[in-house]
Amino acid sequence: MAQLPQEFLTRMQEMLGDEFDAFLTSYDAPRTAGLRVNTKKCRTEDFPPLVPGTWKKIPWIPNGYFVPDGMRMGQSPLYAAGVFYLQEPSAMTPASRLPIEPGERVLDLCAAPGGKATELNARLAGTGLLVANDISNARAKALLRNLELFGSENVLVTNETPAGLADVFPGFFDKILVDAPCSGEGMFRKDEAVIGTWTPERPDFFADLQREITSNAVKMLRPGGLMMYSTCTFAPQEDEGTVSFLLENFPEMELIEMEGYEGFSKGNPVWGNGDPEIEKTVRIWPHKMNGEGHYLALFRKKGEAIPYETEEKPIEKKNKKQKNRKKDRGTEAPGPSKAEKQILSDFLSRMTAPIPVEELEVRAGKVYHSPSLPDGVRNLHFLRNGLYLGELKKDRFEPSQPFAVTLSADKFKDYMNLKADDERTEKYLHGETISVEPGETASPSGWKLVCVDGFGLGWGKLVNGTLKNKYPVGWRK
Ligand SMILES: C[S@@+](CC[C@H](N)C(=O)[O-])C[C@H]1O[C@@H](n2cnc3c(N)ncnc32)[C@H](O)[C@@H]1O
Repeated sequence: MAQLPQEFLTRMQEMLGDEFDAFLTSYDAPRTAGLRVNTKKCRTEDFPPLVPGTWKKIPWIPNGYFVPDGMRMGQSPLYAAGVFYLQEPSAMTPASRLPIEPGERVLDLCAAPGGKATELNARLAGTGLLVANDISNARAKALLRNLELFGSENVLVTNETPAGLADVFPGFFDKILVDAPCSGEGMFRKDEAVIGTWTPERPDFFADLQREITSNAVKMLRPGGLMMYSTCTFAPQEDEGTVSFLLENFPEMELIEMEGYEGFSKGNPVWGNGDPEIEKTVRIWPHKMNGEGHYLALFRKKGEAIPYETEEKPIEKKNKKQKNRKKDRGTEAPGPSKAEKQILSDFLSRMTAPIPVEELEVRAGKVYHSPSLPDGVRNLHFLRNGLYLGELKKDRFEPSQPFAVTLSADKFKDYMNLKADDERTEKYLHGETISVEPGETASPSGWKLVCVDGFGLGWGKLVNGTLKNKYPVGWRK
């Protein structure tokens, strides 16, 4: 373990007193590895039989397991099929403690690379809307990839400032997660490089940023809505300090209790403004739990939600830069033509519950199934709106990789199902062609959904007993 900064150690000793030695000793323990099952694809209890090993549940995460020592789960074909996400256990906690109901509008404001957005989207199970945002364009691309891999459908992936989003979505969301940028003191064991970036000034810098981000988040929450604030740091000004700022400046916000666990510790009012309500917040300490460390605060906006149908429409956002953007970005996208509808419905009829072609949009030959969004949203800087299904080329349709991973052998009739340990699975993931025995597919030629243990992995095109590999280069092993 690299040397921890002296200023950090001095402050932690002041904060922890008698517990400081146990806290320090926790840095000698190996980091804890976990995985979270994608419940949109697989029931939690159905996961262990898929991968032989000694699986132990993470007791406070409904769909979490500790990864057995030595198991390289990132290499598993089920990872490539989006069946699980690798995440350390305490980082799973904020999303698990934000209640999500099907059909809700959910915002993950600082979402990249998607460790929590993938869980929020899985819990929406294809209903409602998840807006997943990150201010960094490069990180938003990684976020999009992880959401695609998870088979996310009703999702808008944006690359905006929190203020830019708040202009368009005032009072819009039922649930908001702010997993804030922070000084990352809870990452020191997992990633020693973070130690090198830490300076004594970092906590104050991030505390200011967190106040700005959460102030915009509050504007976007509906009355009666819930907002989870979380960090992976121990610095009081970023944790109880930011919570105190919110309580003082937004009287409409109140703290509420979240579902507990015996290992959770209470937030300390003394580390904030002394408000006893701060005890409702949660600290996860590495010396008390099998995780790296996190802070969580669950807020409720007072009042009752107005039904969606009667609420005012969000304001259309237009600034100078956006006014100059291509005209069609501000208008509704066109549906498919009659001929395109025919091509698409021929392909989609192979789904057991086909997406209605009337719900599809076509932009420059690319076909999308997008959630309905308020006016003005198309002027935001976004990377993806809904599910990208594929491309129309002359008289044919080429299905996309993100579409494949939303599917499974029970959702698409023309599939080729491989076992995880079939050597053809590895070959497929490396981009090689694979041989197909008679009877392994429903029909002898054409597009096949390649599955591993029943989960969609990608596409292939069957010609004379050989499956041409359509797994995209950028996704290959
Ligand atoms: C702790 S990370 C989020 C991790 C993510 N929630 C996950 O579970 O994978 C914080 C994120 O906030 C983003 N960020 C930094 N400043 C921001 C700002 N002013 N507004 C919104 N996001 C910001 C960073 O790019 C970073 O991706």
